[in-house]
Amino acid sequence: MQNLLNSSQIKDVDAYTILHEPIASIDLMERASLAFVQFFIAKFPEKESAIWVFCGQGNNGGDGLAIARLLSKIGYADIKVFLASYSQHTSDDYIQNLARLQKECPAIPLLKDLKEVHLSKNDIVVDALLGSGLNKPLTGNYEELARKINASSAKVVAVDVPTGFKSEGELDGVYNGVNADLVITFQLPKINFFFPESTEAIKKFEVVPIGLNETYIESLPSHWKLVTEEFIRKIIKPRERFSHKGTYGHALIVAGNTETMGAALLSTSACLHAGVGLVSACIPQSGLNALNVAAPEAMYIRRENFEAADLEKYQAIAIGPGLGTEESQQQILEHSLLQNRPLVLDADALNMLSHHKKLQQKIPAQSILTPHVKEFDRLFGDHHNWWSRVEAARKKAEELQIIIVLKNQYTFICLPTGNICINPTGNPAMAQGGMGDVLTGIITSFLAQGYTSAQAAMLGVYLHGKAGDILAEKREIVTASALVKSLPRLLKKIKSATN
Ligand SMILES: NC(=O)C1=CN([C@@H]2O[C@H](COP(=O)(O)OP(=O)(O)OC[C@H]3O[C@@H](n4cnc5c(N)ncnc54)[C@H](OP(=O)(O)O)[C@@H]3O)[C@@H](O)[C@H]2O)[C@@H](O)CC1
Ligand SMILES: Nc1ncnc2c1ncn2[C@@H]1O[C@H](COP(=O)(O)OP(=O)(O)O)[C@@H](O)[C@H]1O
Repeated sequence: MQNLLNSSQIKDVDAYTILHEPIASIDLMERASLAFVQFFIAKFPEKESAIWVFCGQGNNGGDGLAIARLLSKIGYADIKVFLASYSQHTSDDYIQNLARLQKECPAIPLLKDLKEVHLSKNDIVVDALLGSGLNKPLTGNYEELARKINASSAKVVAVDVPTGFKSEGELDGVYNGVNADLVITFQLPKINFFFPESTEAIKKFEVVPIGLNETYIESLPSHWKLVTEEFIRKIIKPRERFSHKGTYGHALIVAGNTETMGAALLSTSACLHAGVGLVSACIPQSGLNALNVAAPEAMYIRRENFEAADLEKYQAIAIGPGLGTEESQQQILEHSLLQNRPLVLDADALNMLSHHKKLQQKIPAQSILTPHVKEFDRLFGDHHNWWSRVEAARKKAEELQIIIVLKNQYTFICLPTGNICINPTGNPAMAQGGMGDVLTGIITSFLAQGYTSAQAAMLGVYLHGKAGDILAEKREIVTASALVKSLPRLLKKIKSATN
């Protein structure tokens, strides 16, 4: 897991690194600019392209000036620098880099008048106007510049953060900053890169390390964490010699209805493919034939017999996918809530909890709730932006001592400790019905296998997205069924990398 920091903490890490490495601030800027350039040249190897570097007067602008110089030295032949000199303040490193650029690359034109800027289709804009130092909304000249850049069809590559984009905090109202095709960001992704409201500002981002002090980064207080593959690798347990199906737990999936039996089949199948020892599907009898065809490994409990079942023998119970919200399903939910053991609650289980809010207090501690945005707002109230929604999820997870898996392109896993773990895997090829049912099956599988609730949620969400990413390399659409089938191979790949 990696700590994610806000802008002022990043400044602090900057200062710490400068003091303790030690490294001069100008050399750290050089290192950052070099890291940017290395990624840039791999992406845009064409040295004849016209490159317009837009520089503000702070350190983001300083980076821009260093980048212009470094690109020029590598052989990029058509570089123009636009100096946005709109403020009284200039950073020391900006001044030094400006002098260096003028001395070492006198041929690069330094433009100050917007009338001299003519952006065309094949040009590349390097946006180094404002970075993480943004401290007020974009207005005046900066806003005009952003408008001009956005109106062009040039490719826009932002340095660290697109100009005008807030790195953390609520993203409300109309965005008037630069729309970047690519953001090459330093050391850590900024928290707001993971929020859906960043779509307009950021098409894609890439993180490049610049050697900031990792130990110090990890020591700073932050409830924002990024789930990493290294972390997943560490917690995933190998299948031991002499182990047997009993070693990997027995899961119960209570799901499916006449018109939504597929949800139960997908969850059950996903649970098996993620490695559970045994799985039983509690479905209506009308689904039995389909169950036997789709997942012959699974056992069956007739839905009407749920309350008579001995729930003690299951290491994990999931309730909800395609279940329905009638009186009988509500009884199932209420009966399960009385068990006082963690449950995985999805889809209709969540819908029932939104209709009967008093039941929310009865959710057993360490239960895992997996709402998508609409389910979340139905449960806990409307939210006008994702920042406030995630904050609400964080508070609810703490208050009820549960895990809330708030699903999206980047899923937020809110833990009872108050931490928010952001999952970086997943992609739009996965946006299709049934995908959430699969996630529920995977998480339930890991819970049955003896992982803690937090681990099961993180493993499930990470692997679900990772499987989708691998499949999306070769196909435009990833179906839920295809994702399920790919899970055993993914587990093998990740486990093999451990040993
Ligand atoms: N550790 C790292 O990651 C490293 C980071 N580095 C780089 O440093 C960048 C951060 O630099 P930075 O702190 O100098 O701020 P930056 O974004 O250039 O802004 C400058 C000034 O602009 C102003 N201003 C703000 N908002 C405004 C607005 N809306 N409209 C008009 N003006 C506005 C405000 O000044 P004020 O108005 O308060 O006087 C602000 O101070 C970071 O993104 C990265 O590129 C690397 O060099 C090294 C390692
Ligand atoms: N654009 C996307 N990028 C990444 N993951 C996505 C995207 N769209 C959907 N998903 C994933 O697919 C799942 C959808 O869940 P849900 O809406 O409950 O599906 P369903 O109820 O149809 O099974 C979630 O895990 C979500 O993270």
